[in-house]
Parts: sequence; C-alpha cells; structure tokens
Amino acid sequence: MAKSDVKLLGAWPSPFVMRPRIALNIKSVEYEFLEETLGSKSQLLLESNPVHKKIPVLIHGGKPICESLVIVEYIDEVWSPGPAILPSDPYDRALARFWAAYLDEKWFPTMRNIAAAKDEEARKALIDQVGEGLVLLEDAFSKCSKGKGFFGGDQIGYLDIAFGSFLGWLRAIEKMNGVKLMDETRTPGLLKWANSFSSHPAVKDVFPETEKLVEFAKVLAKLKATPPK
Ligand SMILES: N[C@@H](CCC(=O)N[C@@H](CS)C(=O)NCC(=O)O)C(=O)O
Repeated sequence: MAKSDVKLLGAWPSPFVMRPRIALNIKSVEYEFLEETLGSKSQLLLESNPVHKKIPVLIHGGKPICESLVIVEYIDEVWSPGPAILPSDPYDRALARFWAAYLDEKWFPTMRNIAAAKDEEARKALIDQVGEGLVLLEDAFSKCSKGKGFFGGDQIGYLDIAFGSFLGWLRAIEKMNGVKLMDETRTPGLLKWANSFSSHPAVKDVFPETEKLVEFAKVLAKLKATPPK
C-alpha cells in the first residue's frame, strides 16, 4: 500500500487522533499525516466528515472513515493478518467496547469539564468524579489484563488505545490542578500500565509531552475568552 493511499486528518494535541495513529503504527502502515490548523477546518475535512466536521478522519484509497474508534476497528480489519487490536473472544471484545464507551461518554467529558468549572467547589467535585472513574477502571484493568501488562494482555489492544490516548491530557490536568489522579494506593495497576503504554514503541512518538499540552490548554483558554469579532 503506497503511503499516499492512506491519509489521516488530525492535530497533535487531540487524544482522538492519537488512536488511529497508534493503530496504524501497530500494523506498520505508512500514512500521510495532514495537520489541521487550530481554529479553522480545511475543505478536505468538511468534505470528508460533513456530519460531525471533526478530526480524526482516515482517508483510505480516497474513501473517508470517521470517528476514532470506528477507524481503529477498520484498521484492525483491513490490515489483517497483523498484530490483532480487538480481542478475539466475543466476551472480551464486548467488555473492551463497553469500557471504551464509558471513557468517551462519561469519564473523559468529566475530566474535560474541570478546566471550565465555575468555582472551586465544582472543580473539586469533578476531580473527585474523575478519581472515582479511575477506581472503576483499575478494576476493569485487573479483569481485562488477566495479570498481564496491558488491557489487551501481552500486547496493546483496543481498550489500551481508547484509554491510553487520554493519558497525556490526564497528566496535563494533574499538573495544572496540582493533584495526583492516579496513585500507588488507589490505582497501582493503572499507574504501572500508564508508564508501559506511554513508552511502547507504537505509542512513544505520538504521545504528547505534558508541558506542551499545558501550554496548548492556555492558548485554548485564551481563545475561548476572546469574544468573536
Ligand atoms: N467522537 C469523536 C470525537 C472527535 C473530536 O471531538 N475531535 C475534536 C478534536 S479533539 C474536534 O475535531 N473538534 C472540533 C470541533 O468540535 O469542531 C471521535 O472519537 O473521533
């Protein structure tokens, strides 16, 4: 497959964009990364994802595929055989999809809201909710990993990608709020997993630095505070 046949529309700070990047790395697929500019949407993005107008979009042989987890599943099916991303067992697959949906629908939106909390009490309540979510995920980790290093077992799988893509922002939010959300007492398994995940060969080159994300968050906050002209 020529590199030009696989294009990914994205942006470096986006956790959702990290997902297909990791999946493509796992499958050793070369691709062209087309970086969107903050605050504007390219014509290609608007044409490729007219429903949500969001990144990531994978364009494979001219055909667009949208939604990060749909893209990860597509990559797993198309570049097969190769290291499997989704679990082969139907129950394990269902569990991985269940927790990925929890992360996207509940856990991450709560964490994202911390920055916009209206006062200190609201901020603290959101931080507590994120911590409670991590305790649930610690339990999910011990069930899914079956004593191995990743949710997917010996190798990074679907749920590792779904959750691991949020780790950069989790670390940035810890730093910006002066808190530790993952720790040895409440989430020992996740703490170890987070280090293995972020240093994995398929991940480390696309894993954003905490400091860069903190700076980016400040730029975003400024943009939000500026009234439209
Ligand atoms: N559910 C989508 C979420 C994608 C998403 O929220 N992308 C953000 C970047 S992190 C985006 O494109 N935002 C632009 C906008 O909302 O207009 C997915 O999993 O792909």
